[in-house]
Parts: sequence; structure tokens; C-alpha cells
Amino acid sequence: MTPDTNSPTPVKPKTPFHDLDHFVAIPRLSGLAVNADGTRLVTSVATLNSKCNAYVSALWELDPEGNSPARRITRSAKGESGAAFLVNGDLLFTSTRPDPENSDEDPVSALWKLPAQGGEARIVHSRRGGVQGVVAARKADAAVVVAEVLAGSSDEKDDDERRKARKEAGVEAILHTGYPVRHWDADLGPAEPRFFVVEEGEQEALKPATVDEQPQLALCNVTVGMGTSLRNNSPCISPDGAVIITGQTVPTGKGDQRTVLVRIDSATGDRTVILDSPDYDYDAGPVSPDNSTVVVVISRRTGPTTPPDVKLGLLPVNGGPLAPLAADWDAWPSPAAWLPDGSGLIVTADDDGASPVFTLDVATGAVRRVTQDAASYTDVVVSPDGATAYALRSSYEFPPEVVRIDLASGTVTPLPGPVERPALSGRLERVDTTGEDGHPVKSYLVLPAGAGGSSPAPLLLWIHGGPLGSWNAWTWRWSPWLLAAKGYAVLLPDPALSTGYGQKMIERGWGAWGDAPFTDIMAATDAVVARPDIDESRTAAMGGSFGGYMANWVAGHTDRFNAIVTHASLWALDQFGPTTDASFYWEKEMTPEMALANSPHAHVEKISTPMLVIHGDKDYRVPIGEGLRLWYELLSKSALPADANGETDHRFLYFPDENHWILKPQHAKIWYGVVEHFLARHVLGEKVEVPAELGL
Ligand SMILES: CC(=O)N[C@@H](C)C(=O)N[C@@H](C)C(=O)N[C@@H](C)C(=O)O
Repeated sequence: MTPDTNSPTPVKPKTPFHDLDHFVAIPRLSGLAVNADGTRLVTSVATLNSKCNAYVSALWELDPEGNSPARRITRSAKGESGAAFLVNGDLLFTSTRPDPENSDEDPVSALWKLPAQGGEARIVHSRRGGVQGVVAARKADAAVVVAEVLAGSSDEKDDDERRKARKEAGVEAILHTGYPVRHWDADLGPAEPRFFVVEEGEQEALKPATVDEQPQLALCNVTVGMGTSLRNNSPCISPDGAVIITGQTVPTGKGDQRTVLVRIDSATGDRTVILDSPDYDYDAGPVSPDNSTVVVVISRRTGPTTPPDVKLGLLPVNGGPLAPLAADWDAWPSPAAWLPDGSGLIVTADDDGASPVFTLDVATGAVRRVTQDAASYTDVVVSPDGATAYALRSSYEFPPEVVRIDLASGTVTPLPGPVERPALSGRLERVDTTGEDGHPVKSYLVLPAGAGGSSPAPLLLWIHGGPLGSWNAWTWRWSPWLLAAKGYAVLLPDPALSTGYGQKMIERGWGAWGDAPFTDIMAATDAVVARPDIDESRTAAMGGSFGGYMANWVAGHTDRFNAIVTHASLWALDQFGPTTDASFYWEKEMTPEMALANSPHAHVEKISTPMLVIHGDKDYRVPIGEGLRLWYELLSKSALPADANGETDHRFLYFPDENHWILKPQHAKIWYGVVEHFLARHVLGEKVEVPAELGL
């Protein structure tokens, strides 16, 4: 065949951040499971499908010793996730891949098992309503499956028939009697979550056996009649499998709710409320190796002048007083695992732009920081001898990777994984400044290659969401390295309300979003634009979600930026409060007075900066009404309205089938492409075409 000399030879970009196709193709790791004897580690790796229009995850096994390369252990077009090792080494996971032995049914998420001895995975339980997840006991042959049942169904057979009838009738309607009715991008109901204990199935008596015929596992519902109360609550199973501890969310009237802690007997389904307070919500952490004690996450319930606070406690599983643990530690810890001898806990907590691993001594409450680097650790699991932990580690300099942590020395060693760290398009610095009240404010600053006194870089201010969060880990959603590849510096400040800087940092911004959170961000910007390697005359402010709220507030309170990008943003607080998916969460802080004093929409007349508004129609967290109203009010009421011909400098990038995130890789490329076009025009004064796929 004659080679086609007209087609350009593909050129490898300098870094994956110099080319969106290469960026969206970087594999993404999540989750980590270790088997009982500590010899096997499994993580989930999401990669682009062959059409490059969705991510598909597969399970990969890594060598805990770090000697052998990682190897892929599952493969299917639909993907696999939620890996959990049974005590005998078999690996359970969930997948919607079709059952090779039953191709008639529409594929739903089923429970699969990959035998420890090798061989192919097979379906071990499938039901019309699907299976959401599975957790396994550490020391006993026991596991709990989370799956949903239709509210009116009496048992699995009835559930199956009702689902079939609903599907055949084409009915999607849901009749609600309570709150909430939506979550992120999911419509809640008529199905409700239940916990099922996994049991051996029975061979169908009259069915002729074949050589490898094995009965499906049976699921026994141990949470009958729990209504909607297990929504967003996960089961914690004791190492001996005898009890399940979980949060249970109960209504408290007027659309509000709180979460109590419940113990469920795995054999009988008997349940007992073991913690209940009008002032705190409780969540279950892991149960101690001797099955006696559960670690509890205690979250203070908030009010207009009461910010949240998070502490840990230890509670006897069979009843007794809740003992505070490390009560004086000024951090919000998240428990990961017990040390196998029961002497301590492994926890993570946001801390000064990182989320390190700590150990807590259960006898004394002493806190010891184990990992010393400026990285964030998640999915921490521990080896059976308690000497080593394994975790996913990421920072602004590298995406999640699996690491081994020596718990005594704190030495962290990356394990050979499925993917190398990508080369970056610049470098990262920490920036220290102070807010108006003298409180320290810290930021990260991404600098593009070549930024310096003779070629100062244009600056993008990125404002994080939450607002109770921190720029402390890699994110695929807003990657500063893509913009650094285009020559921008990106400032990532942690203002008032950010986590990892103590309770005072939260208090400074509670109920006063337009005050310290805003002035801290401006202080960080002032500090950075004073540098010789930053160009103060070419700047933009950008934020998503609560960060979009703040971008809108910035737009109405200063014209120092050349452009504003606001994604999934809160605009009119009196409207956002009652229409978000979790009004009870916001309305405790947002009194009518607070909403009025801090609502960006009240300042629309002062907006004179071009704004790029981005919103997904399926966003239930920040409903589309915020984006629609912002867009109309910008065009009709701002200081930069649409002109007599309907022309405007503002732009609205609308995603009809995306939610709070932009999940489809082809849409992520559009997002970055339009952002680059808008910034080039208003910040650099340059022309960059919008992506051709927009059809413009
Ligand atoms: C219940 C609730 O609303 N929780 C908040 C953490 C939340 O979702 N806030 C959003 C408005 C937000 O800012 N989310 C951030 C984390 C994001 O980047 O999406």
C-alpha cells in the first residue's frame, strides 16, 4: 500500500498537558483493597474506551513488595469496580458486563467473584435492581452487599416482579412523601438501599447439574423496613462478621434530618440505636480487631453561628459510653483502619495543603504524623503485621498512585503501577500571605515554564468549592497544568472556610461568605501579582460550585480581572437554598439575612467583566436555575448587558447531559477548549478558535 503523504505525522506533545487528547487519555486510579495475608493489592484503573467517549474501569493487581510489575486482572467493555477480598482470598467486585450464561436480560450491575486459585471471574449474584457495592469482613468468611429494593416490595421475588412491571409500563414517575428527592445527579426513589448478608446459595433441586455448575450466592436482607434511612450510609462490618455498624438517617421534621448510629446483628437483623443526639451526626468507622469497639466520626450539627466540627470517638459495640479520642487535636480526622494489635488507628486529615497519614494511640489519644510529604493519602489499608500501610497518594504534582508506607519510619515508596507519572508543564510553589485580620492564608502557585521577570505570566485565580475543602490533591476536573501549558500561572488559594488550617479558619468564614473568604482570596492575589514573574495586567478569576459562587461574588465586587469563568455556580442564594438537593445542609447556615447579605445576584448591576457561565442541566447540587438566572441577569441587568443587536461579551457553555461534573471525555475537551478560547480573547487579547465540535 502507498503511504498517505498528505496526512500529518502525529507528533508526541511535550507533555500530556499540551494536548487535550493525551490529557483525557491518562489512566485514572481509584480505590484499594488488600487481601487478608497482605500479599495482594488491587486497585481500579479507568481508561478511555475505544470510541474515546467514556471511561471504563478495570481491576489491576500490584505487588505489595514492589518487585513485580502491575498486571490487569479483569477485562470487559463494561468495566469492573468496588473490589473486596473475602478472607479466603477470592475477590468480589461489581460489574455491568453481560452474564455469559444469560444473555437475554439487560445487563445490570451484578456481583462477580474472581477465585483466589485463578481462573475466570463469574457472576455470583444478579438481581434486576442491580448491586451497588460490597464490603467483606477482615477475619471471617462474611460479606455485606448494598443493593436497592422498591419501597413497596415485600421480598426479592416481589421486587423483581414490580421492577419488571414498572419497566414494561415505561413508568419513571416517583411519588415522594419525604425529603430529599434528589442527590447530585440521581433521582431518589422509588428504590431504597438495603444491606444484604451474603450466604451460600442452594443448587436448584430439579435442574440437571453440569460439570462446573455452581449455585449463585444468596442475599439475605438484614435491614428490612429501614425505608430511606440508609441512603448515603455505608455498612461497616466487624472483623468476625457478626455485626454491621452504620449511620441511619432519620427525619427531624420540617425537611431536616440527622444521622444516628445503629448496630445490626448480621445473623438476625436485630438492630439497636447505639448513638443518638440532637446536636451531633454520627458515622461508623472500622471496628477494632477484637470486635469490641467501633470508631465513630462525630460531626457537630451546624447553625447560623455554629460552624461544623468533626471529632472521633470510641464506642463499645455492645453498648457503653462514647469516649472522645484525640479531642484536642485541631483537625477533622477521617478513620481508615485499626492497627492489627488494636493499639491505634490509622487516620487521614487535611493539614496545611496536604492530607497526610497519622496514627492515633487509642489509650492516650497521642497523634503521630506518619507521612511527611505535601501529598494527600486516601484509601489507606494496613498489612496484617501492622508494619506497613498501602494507600493512594496524590498531590498537585502527580495523580493518584499506589504507595507502600513504612508506619514506623514514615518512608513512602511508590509501587510499580499501571502508569508512569506524567511530565508536568511547569512547576509548583507554596505562597504564604495574611488576610485582612492578620490570619495566615496559604496557596499553591503553578508557574508555566519560562515565567520570569522578563516574561511575566498571565495569572488565573482558581477558587475551590465546598467551601469546606482545600486545594490539596490532584484533580482531573480542573487541571492547572493544562493552562500552564498555554503559558498561564494558576493561583490556588485556601481562604477562610478551607480545611486543614484549624477550626479558627472555618469560624472566620462561617455565615459570612462575602467577607473573609473573599478578602483572603484577594490578599493571595495581591501577594502573587506583586511578583516579577506574574503580569498583573492580564488576569482572570475562575471557580466551580462554591468556587463559582465566589467567582460571581468577585465579579460583583471588583473589576480587577479581565475575565471571569464561573462553573456550576451559586448565584441567587434565596433560590439556591431551597432548590439544591440537600437544602437542610445549607439552610442551617443560610438564614434569610445571611442569604441576602452574601448573594452575588444582588450585585449584578456592578458586573462589568466578561463572564463565561458554564452549567450542566443534570446538576442537582447546584441546579440549572442558578446558571439560567445568572445568564439572563448578566444580559439584562449587568453593567455589561447585551447590546441592541443582542451581542454580548459574555458566553454560556451549556451541557444538556452533564451534571455537577463534566464526566464525558469529549465534553471535558470542549470545557477546556472553550475556557482557553475565552481566556485568550479577554486576558491575552488573542484569537483561539472554539472547538470545531461545537458546530459554530
Ligand atoms: C451537601 C453539600 O452541598 N455539600 C457541599 C460539600 C457541596 O456539595 N458543595 C458544593 C456547592 C460544592 O462547592 N462542591 C465542590 C466540592 C465542588 O467542587 O463541586
